[in-house]
Amino acid sequence: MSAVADLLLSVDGVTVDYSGFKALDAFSMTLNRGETRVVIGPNGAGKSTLCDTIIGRVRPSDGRVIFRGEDISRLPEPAIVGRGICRKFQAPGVLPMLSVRENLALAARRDRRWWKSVGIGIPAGDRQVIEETLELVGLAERADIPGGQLAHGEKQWLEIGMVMATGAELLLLDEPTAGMGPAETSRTAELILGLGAARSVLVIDHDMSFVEQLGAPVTVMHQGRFLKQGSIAEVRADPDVAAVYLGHAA
Ligand SMILES: Nc1ncnc2c1ncn2[C@@H]1O[C@H](COP(=O)(O)OP(=O)(O)OP(=O)(O)O)[C@@H](O)[C@H]1O
Repeated sequence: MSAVADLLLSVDGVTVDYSGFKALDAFSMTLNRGETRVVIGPNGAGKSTLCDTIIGRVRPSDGRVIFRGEDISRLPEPAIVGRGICRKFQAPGVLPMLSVRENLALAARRDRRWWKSVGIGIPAGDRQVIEETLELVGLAERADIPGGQLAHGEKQWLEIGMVMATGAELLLLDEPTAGMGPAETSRTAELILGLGAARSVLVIDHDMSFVEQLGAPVTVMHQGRFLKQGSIAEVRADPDVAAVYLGHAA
């Protein structure tokens, strides 16, 4: 496959302007099909704004977001989701009264009205996706308990599963290890690494041990701008990165 055919997402010179303050400042990055990428940067670097812009929640004042060759930067959020991008927020969005399986069923359906998922049963076409996802996120044994009874880490895994069950090709995971201990963090890294080549994943996280476990290329942002890109070792060794981020975190 050529480099162009491999390209899934291109963020091209994107600026997001909040009354003169540039949360993103001519920021560019690309992501290939099947690639996992971690985006790091100090507080306020623009990481969440990047996700907001890709998913269509925030409109760039300049630049473009190209997904599968199409400029999506002026599309409304539902149209972008419909094209195959799904975002997991930092706080889990699991519906507490629905079972784990029903939460996945809701995510897998194109018709997102929850009563359609729980009232008339799960369509046969979705069942296989749901059972496979339950196995992948390690919640098969917990499938019938209400989502609200899951532990914090399990809720995060369920929500990663929900993002997967949508069938989206690009998953945006905003701090998937928020509030997790080391064992849960390791499990989350395994889960993301097990997603396979059919998905591309953009992960935002502050936890450097998690970033190391992922072993994925890292893009560093600072003040809305692209700073560096490389392996975690290269990024760690970079004096500019140390100055703006790792130096403070160490
Ligand atoms: N709606 C808004 N109006 C004005 N400024 C905003 C708005 N949203 C974000 N900002 C500012 O834009 C900058 C980038 O914010 P963003 O949340 O994208 O950073 P971040 O890298 O995700 O930070 P953190 O790691 O703390 O979550 C911050 O200075 C923030 O205060």
